[in-house]
Amino acid sequence: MTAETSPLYLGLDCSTQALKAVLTTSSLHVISEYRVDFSKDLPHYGTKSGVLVDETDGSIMAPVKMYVEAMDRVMDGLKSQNVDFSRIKAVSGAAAQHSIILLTSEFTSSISSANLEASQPLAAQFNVDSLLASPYATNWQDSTTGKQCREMEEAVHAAHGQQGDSPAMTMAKVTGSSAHERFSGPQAKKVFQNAQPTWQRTAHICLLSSFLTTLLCADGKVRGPDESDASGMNLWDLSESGGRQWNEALLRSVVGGDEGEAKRLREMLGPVEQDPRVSAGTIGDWFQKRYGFPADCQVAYLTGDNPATLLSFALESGDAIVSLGTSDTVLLATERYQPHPNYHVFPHPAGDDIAGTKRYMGMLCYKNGSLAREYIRDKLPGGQSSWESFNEAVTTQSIPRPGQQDDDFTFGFYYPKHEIIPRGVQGLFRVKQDAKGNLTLTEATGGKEGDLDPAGGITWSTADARRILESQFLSFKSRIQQLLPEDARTQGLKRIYVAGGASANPVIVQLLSTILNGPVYTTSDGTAQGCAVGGAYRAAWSWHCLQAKKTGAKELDFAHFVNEMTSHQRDGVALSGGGVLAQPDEEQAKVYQELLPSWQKAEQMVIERCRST
Ligand SMILES: Nc1ncnc2c1ncn2[C@@H]1O[C@H](COP(=O)(O)OP(=O)(O)O)[C@@H](O)[C@H]1O
Ligand SMILES: O=C(CO)[C@@H](O)[C@H](O)COP(=O)(O)O
Repeated sequence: MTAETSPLYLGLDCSTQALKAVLTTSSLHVISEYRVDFSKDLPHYGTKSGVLVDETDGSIMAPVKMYVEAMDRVMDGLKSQNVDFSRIKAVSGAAAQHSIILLTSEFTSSISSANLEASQPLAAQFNVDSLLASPYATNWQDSTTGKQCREMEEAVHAAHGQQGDSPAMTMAKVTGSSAHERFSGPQAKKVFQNAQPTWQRTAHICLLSSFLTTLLCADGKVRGPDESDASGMNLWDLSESGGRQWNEALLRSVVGGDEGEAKRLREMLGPVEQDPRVSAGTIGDWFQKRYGFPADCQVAYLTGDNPATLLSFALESGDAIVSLGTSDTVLLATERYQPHPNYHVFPHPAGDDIAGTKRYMGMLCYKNGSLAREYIRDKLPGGQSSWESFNEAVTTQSIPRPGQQDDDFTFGFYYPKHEIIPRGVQGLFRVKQDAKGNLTLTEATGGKEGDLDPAGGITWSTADARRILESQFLSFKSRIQQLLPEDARTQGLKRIYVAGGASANPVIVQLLSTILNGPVYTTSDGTAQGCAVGGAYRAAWSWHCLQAKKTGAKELDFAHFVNEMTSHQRDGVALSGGGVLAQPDEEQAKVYQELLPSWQKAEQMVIERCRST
């Protein structure tokens, strides 16, 4: 096969702020990238950082049609780069987790080859009023479903609780996570309780990932979710006794105990695809005619953006991924299903290994990631709201030392948004440590987002740049241990892989390396687009599995497939051998290790302060 005719694979990533696409060759080398920023490139939807906020109750959402138009723009963008669509053999990708999209029964007939006109963009044919029961997708940053979370935890605890377990622990044992406001089950329950007309018009409930899978197939059939992403719903039972299916007690809880409505909900959710090798179908006629995709181009089920990021790195025991996107997440691969309310466990997006060993992904997720860093960047005195001035502020500030008496020896805690870890904290806080190690909470603002920066309240200092990074990364350090396999706990992290927008910042990456005390790597392609790359790998793997089935050849496990494709064709550089971006500063790493216990105490003071207000 010549380079001009060899297959290409397309990976999409529809995350909070942008739809991104990467195109890889069959040696999984990225040859094209394209990005549509929701707020900048599609300003007519009125979003800020990709979302809308309802001022009446603080709900956070995103217009569904914006995602559809972004799909048009991304495809047009690839076309403008002269991409040869006829070589694309498979497409897959990822989307921000937990979002739900409510489709009416008209969706299937309209989004089909019979009714889509190839001369028109998708968005021009996407009638929001008739196709959607709600024009908005829920967004993971929403935190208005605390009541629904408590009710669902009580319901699952009543059905499955074991002595000594809290309702949150029971929910974690059953679904892999305690109830979270952003998860799809509590969000669906809120619709059922507060918006009955919307609920009654709903015929299908999609995740953003399964909505995009459905759109790419555009054949009049709604696809159910991929299992890894379905596990971010608080509805899918992962426990050994539950047998990986929708949990009846939780379905009923969503619909107020009504058995008939629970049955309808099961149908609305559709079947979960548990085999990540399986193709959802071929790409829709509309895509074939408009862009020239081949008729046999496969659509592999899209998954969540975090699971897809995991796919872009070949992790070994003791390795972790830190994704610095809109959210900050820490991801690990594990063979243990050991759920706990402090973190999330999802099925591994590449499924069980070829010998049938179960595999999972462990995750910590922080809401105050990049947007909180931007918030501080824009507050720095004398700063120019640029990452260059933020970096300068970080590098000119010396690191705090235990026992230091300096006025500047202060920890900062920055939660412009209602945080997930620690749960529910919001506001900005400073905690000072004196030479004897005594801690005092010196400044606190918060409660509501508008209260964060009251006139005459917080005095901003250039030290805040370094403090926010220290605080975010000390939080990872303090919580990562519980996710690590036992053998890796004593040795610490072997490798840290980074992805997401902020991973392009060398100063941020250097401090991450020092605080976590491990070398930081990037993907072998050096792209920050971890999940789009993971999506392209998944597409290529799914294509390989389909060909193996057809020819009777041996099907390779995901990791073997990726290593085989990359190492054969790229001078022995295996996936896990992506470039080293930073090595820890050993002296400073020791200081941060010593500081950790005081930082943990300071964080506890902030948690208590938030609970008491
Ligand atoms: N040089 C940089 N330094 C720090 N942060 C950056 C830099 N470049 C981009 N970012 C951050 O990356 C974020 C977007 O990350 P991205 O992974 O694209 O988001 P998502 O996938 O969630 O839509 C922006 O909010 C921005 O703050
Ligand atoms: O809620 C979560 C994970 O549980 C978030 O991580 C979303 O999946 C959005 O991710 P990014 O846009 O930050 O990649």
